[in-house]
Amino acid sequence: MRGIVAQGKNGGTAEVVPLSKTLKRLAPFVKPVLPRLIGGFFCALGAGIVALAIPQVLAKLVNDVLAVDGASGQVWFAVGIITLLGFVEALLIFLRRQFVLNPAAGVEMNMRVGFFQHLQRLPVAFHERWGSGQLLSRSMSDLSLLRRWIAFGAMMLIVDTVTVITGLVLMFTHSWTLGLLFLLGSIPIAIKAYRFRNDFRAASRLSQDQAGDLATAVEESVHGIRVIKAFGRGRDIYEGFNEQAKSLQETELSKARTLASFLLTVVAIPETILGIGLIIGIAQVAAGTLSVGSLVAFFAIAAVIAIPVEAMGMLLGMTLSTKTALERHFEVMDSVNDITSPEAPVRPAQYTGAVQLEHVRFAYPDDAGRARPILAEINLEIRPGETMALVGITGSGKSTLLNLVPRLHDTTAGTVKVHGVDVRDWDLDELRTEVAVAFEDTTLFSTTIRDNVLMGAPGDLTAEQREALLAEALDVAQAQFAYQLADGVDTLIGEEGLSLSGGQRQRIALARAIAARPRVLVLDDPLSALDVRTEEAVTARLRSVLSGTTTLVVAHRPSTVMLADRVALLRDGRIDAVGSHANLLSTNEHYRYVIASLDENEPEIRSEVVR
Ligand SMILES: Nc1ncnc2c1ncn2[C@@H]1O[C@H](COP(=O)(O)OP(=O)(O)OP(=O)(O)O)[C@@H](O)[C@H]1O
Repeated sequence: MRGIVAQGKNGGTAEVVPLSKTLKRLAPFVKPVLPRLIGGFFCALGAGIVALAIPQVLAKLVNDVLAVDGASGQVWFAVGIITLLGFVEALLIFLRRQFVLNPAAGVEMNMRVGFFQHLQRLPVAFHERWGSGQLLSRSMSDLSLLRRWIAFGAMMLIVDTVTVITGLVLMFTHSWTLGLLFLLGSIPIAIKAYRFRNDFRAASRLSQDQAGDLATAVEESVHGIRVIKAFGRGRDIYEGFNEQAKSLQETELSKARTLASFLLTVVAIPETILGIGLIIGIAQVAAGTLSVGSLVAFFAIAAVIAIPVEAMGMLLGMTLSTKTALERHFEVMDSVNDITSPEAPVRPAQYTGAVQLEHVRFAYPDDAGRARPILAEINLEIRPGETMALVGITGSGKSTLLNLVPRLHDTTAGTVKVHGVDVRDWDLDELRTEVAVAFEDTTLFSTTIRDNVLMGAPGDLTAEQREALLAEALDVAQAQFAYQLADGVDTLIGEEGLSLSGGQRQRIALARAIAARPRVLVLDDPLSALDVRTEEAVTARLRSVLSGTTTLVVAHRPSTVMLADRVALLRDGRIDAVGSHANLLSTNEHYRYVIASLDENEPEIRSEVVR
């Protein structure tokens, strides 16, 4: 789903933002390194000016030295000056690099870290909408493009423009007719540049978005490699990817064609004018209205400014791509985090462990077409220290309800309270320390088992206490297998824990929730991948550990229901009934139906249930 949504973003933003406005947003990042960038700019400008000075010396050499008597001393003097100027130009280019490299890399790093921090802060709802590849490409390739532009593109664009204008002025000082000819030649180039800007901007946005979608496709296919292989969907996935890659290739080719057509103009027009200028210049020299030195200088200047003129297409293209990259960056940075701590967080008078849901209504943002919200009117109280199982048919909204407790989503209406305080009044970090979660779809990180388990452990523990907590959590979750791994609990588990079995991953995730020592534990069917025997062992240990913890557990198996003191039945967006398992079995037909359909693979438990 995420990939598909991301593809919808391919069209880019409808609004065309002026370059100046986009660049203005870069100012706070660039400001601290501005002095060095200015230093780099002056070095680049100096190099351009020195390059233009060489033709002036050449003119002097031809007119005053060679044309008179060719005194060898003066010739060597002029050659020495030209060599020196060449050396100074090279030195200035070297200094420019020294000045700008660090600041540009610093801006890139700061923006990347800020981007990452912002992603961490954004609510779950944001991440459900955005393709991971889109975020990956925005944080990696877009920002490295920005670095190259700051270090080279932006600077050279200004320097080259100044060089070209200065070159044109110098051309006028040597011959105003030839200068005028060049100026006239720049008119079609300017028109072409205007068209190029529009075409390239659109293509650039499209290609960067398509690259993001492609990254999402790679990420999804790598992530889902087991499913793809198991279902033999490799060919379909390959074909889909091939299509996407082809679309990107076409966009890149169209971008390259737009650039090539612009380059053709910026190279062909000056070259043609140079040819015409040569004929006019020779005629003027023959007529005695132009000196040979000026003609030589004119063409030497033309040769010098030909390089920046040719580079202009590439630099403009780079600038437009960077503008797109910045727009893409700020699209994410502008996404508002609507789940934040209040300015004056409320602390509960007593950490009772009570959890209440009062008149809770919830609908996902893209749920407009639904006849009724997923959660229409939820009223539920989980008493301090109680274990409550949440039961309902598939898709009835159990996981959705669970997510409201640690405020992964906010209710559309109504209130969720933890220890008697509305979750929206809590300091978010504190709330999430109070409420630990284990999901059915476990996410582990590519680090050691120890770090995964102790991720949410209280921060003020001594090393021994941490070890004891780790051992206890692994014991309760029946995850002692960790000690048998190559490096025990220090074994690095592969990306997303893929080197472990599903059941092993679930047990580590459960151990992580237990090690957080929460007062409220929210478990989304945390035992689904365990065999019945292991589940029994975990259940028995959980009973003792959970005795002081308020627990809300989604149950997909009758055996998980057995854990609970009371069971809440979710039906049609409401809590249909609350009671003990036995009570609901005897009084509620829908409950019997749900329990009977929960797990076809548990004949013993089911027979017990049906009895
Ligand atoms: N991020 C989301 N955006 C939009 N709709 C969603 C989202 N997540 C879930 N839904 C929809 O909300 C409904 C309830 O989903 P939920 O996962 O809460 O059900 P559940 O009772 O936990 O299901 P199951 O027992 O299969 O795990 C489903 O119709 C689902 O399609």
